[in-house]
Amino acid sequence: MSSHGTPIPMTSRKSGPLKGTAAVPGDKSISHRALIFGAMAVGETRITGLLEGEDVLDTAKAMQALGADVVREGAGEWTVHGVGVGGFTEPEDVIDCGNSGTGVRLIMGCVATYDFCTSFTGDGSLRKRPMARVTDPLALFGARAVGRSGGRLPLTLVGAAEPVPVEYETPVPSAQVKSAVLFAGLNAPGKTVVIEKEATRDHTERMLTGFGAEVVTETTPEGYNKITLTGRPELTPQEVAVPRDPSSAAFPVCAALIVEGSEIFVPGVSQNLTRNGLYTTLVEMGADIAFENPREEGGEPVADLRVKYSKLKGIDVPPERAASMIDEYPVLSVVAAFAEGTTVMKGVKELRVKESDRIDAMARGLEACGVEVEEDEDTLIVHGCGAQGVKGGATCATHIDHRIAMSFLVLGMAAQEPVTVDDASPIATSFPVFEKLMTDLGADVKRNN
Ligand SMILES: O=C(O)C1=C[C@@H](OP(=O)(O)O)[C@@H](O)[C@H](O)C1
Ligand SMILES: C=C(OP(=O)(O)O)C(=O)O
Repeated sequence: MSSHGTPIPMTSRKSGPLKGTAAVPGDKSISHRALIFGAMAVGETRITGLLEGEDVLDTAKAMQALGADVVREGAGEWTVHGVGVGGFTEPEDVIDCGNSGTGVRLIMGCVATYDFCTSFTGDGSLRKRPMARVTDPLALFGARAVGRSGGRLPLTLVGAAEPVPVEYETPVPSAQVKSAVLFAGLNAPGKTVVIEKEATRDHTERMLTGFGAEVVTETTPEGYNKITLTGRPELTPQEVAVPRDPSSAAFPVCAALIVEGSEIFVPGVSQNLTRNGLYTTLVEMGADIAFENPREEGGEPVADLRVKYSKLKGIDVPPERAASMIDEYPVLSVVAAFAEGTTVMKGVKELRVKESDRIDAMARGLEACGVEVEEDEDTLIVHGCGAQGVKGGATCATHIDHRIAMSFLVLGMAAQEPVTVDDASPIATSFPVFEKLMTDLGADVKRNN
């Protein structure tokens, strides 16, 4: 559980060229799912490269609380002795998912079709986030949720005693919602169907297939994704090699693009089309990124990136790309501040319900650093400072949000004056080695004393 009790202020300063290799940790989305599917398989799943960030560690504890045996064997190496689909047992205590929307929403899906009761809570950020988007479809299976107003945590889910399969069209583009429905469908008889208008990350579908479930993805005549899962499969344990996280890689990549003279190597970055929108966008802005040695790792298409400092121009980011780069908009808005011209990010209202309201958090921090921004409910526009450079020289509020913290620290590495974030402790949720990795590349970033 991440307490975020004592804030850790951190400051970054204009840095010399970033050089070397940025081997970022394992993918957060895949790490959560590896533990969960391992817990639902019969026998021993072995995981390597697991992200040992707080979000994922909270999911590991939750799987243990539901009856699986989850053991850390070494750095990033874990084994899970699963209980099989239908084998979870009622947890004795409240499940605390810390800062993790993915953790809580996926696990709600896991327990929704069990004849027992599970209570959930989280940190000050997670307790503000909407859960009805998950509890509404879970009610169709027969589960009942009682939470705070607006369906917020703490929340208790009474699982369905006799679950029925469900057909559900997701009202928001969300892999968490899609996954929660599919996870619930695992312990329901018959076929559960999820329809999504916009494709979201597909790790659940890929991994479920890998664990032996029958999952079929089709395109409807309207161009939507229709995913059909056959319930009550026996999942077979797997060896899961977690690939590196493209959302974490975004931070050293973007830092190298804006810190003059930089050239870095970032191995094994996902090229999964449902995850790589940032990289497409950066190339359109003029980024010098070479995609080398394309291959498969852990069932995902990956490539090694060679990234050089680049003069960038602002662009319009197509709204239909949003789902494939949803967690990368904060750091993209930093890169946009250094570009020549305006970057328009439309179709991004989901950013308002992440760990913080990320449109608001970025807009306020960028303004404090001397960058002109515009926003509306669904849009963020950044007017790049170009050749004039970004002033910096501000303390930015991170609102218990790791991506906001890392984004402003990246900004400070190339700004004229140092940038402080009021609390860098949330970085440990997804990228616990951020400070060391960036320092090793040559960035000037450290905790304040
Ligand atoms: O399914 C997942 O692993 C995730 C889905 C996304 O959230 P939404 O489903 O809310 O878009 C993303 O922002 C999050 O970091 C991870
Ligand atoms: C939105 C994020 O995560 P989650 O929803 O799991 O808290 C994120 O990591 O940027």
